Amino acid sequence: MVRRGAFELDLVLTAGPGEVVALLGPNGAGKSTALRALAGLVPMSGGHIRLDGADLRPLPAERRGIGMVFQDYLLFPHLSVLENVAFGPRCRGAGRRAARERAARWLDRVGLAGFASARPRELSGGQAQRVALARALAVEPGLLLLDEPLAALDAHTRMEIRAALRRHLAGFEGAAVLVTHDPLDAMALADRIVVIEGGRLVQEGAPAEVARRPRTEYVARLVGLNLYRGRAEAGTVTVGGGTLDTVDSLDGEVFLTFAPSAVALYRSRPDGSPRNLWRARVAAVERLGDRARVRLSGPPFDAVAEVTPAAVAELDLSEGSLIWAAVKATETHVYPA
Ligand SMILES: Nc1ncnc2c1ncn2[C@@H]1O[C@H](COP(=O)(O)OP(=O)(O)OP(=O)(O)O)[C@@H](O)[C@H]1O
Repeated sequence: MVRRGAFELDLVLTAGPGEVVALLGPNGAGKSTALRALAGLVPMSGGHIRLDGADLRPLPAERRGIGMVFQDYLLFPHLSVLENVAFGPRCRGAGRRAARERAARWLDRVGLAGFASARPRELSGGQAQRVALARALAVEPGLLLLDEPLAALDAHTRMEIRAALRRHLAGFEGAAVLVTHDPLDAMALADRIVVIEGGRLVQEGAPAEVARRPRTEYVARLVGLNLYRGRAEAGTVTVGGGTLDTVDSLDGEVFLTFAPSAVALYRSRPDGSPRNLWRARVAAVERLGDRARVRLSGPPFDAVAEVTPAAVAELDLSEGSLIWAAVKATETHVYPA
């Protein structure tokens, strides 16, 4: 439990040896606060933190045996790359030579053996982040904390460092907690995803499970699905002011999802089809690469459709148009709420 002004974070988080847990959540959800509490950088108002059976809460940050990687690297500008990496082992009592040897090994592992005597300002963003990773791992921490480690990198470097990070995390025997905004980073790097909103855990599971079965609006948007909560009875789910037919036989409170690409749009009512069909108003049309996203507003419910730009032109879609939307029952997916 952590309090920061009016904000309260109340979270139970576990990570096993070798496990990578991603904390995912919207702005202000409390992700960084959770990481900082683990690191000992913000005080907790209750609860405990245990690492390998030891209680960390009374320990100051530098004695917790934790490695940290931040978005902005935070390398010491006046030290060489090698000295940056050797800093941790030195602080933990290693002799100068042993610390430098260990640092050199880590630099080699992250592919930067040739940069030992460079200063941080001479490095690219991707290289700086590799040094930051080497510095965090050189202390052989029981717990590795990564706060948006890829956020400051351009798209290409981001991909490259994501792959490198994935390799190093796979070989890391301690527990790792990664904070990210980016579902792709979470999916690519984590064994388990913990979603927090408003300081509370709202969903937890393997990446594929979270992507397939979102349980909040935020997660559904992140993974690009339309999500509804409603009551199912004999294959029909009542959501908002309408109903949707499904092929599932679940009864009771359920979540129902379908992909935006599963929504077909028509100018006039298509006849004779067994699909879910409703009248919708176009709230917005956005171009998204080679597709167009069409936001539909209810009643009976809101939805997002994804169609080709050609379809937008043919249907003459614009804000305020009234159209018909259809989704096949077989394109819906239902699971218990
Ligand atoms: N130093 C502080 N003093 C008071 N409140 C704070 C402080 N730092 C953060 N908060 C509040 O704590 C809440 C959680 O912030 P936190 O930075 O942990 O969220 P986050 O999920 O990491 O968000 P983001 O994705 O924007 O980084 C926010 O409401 C924020 O306003």
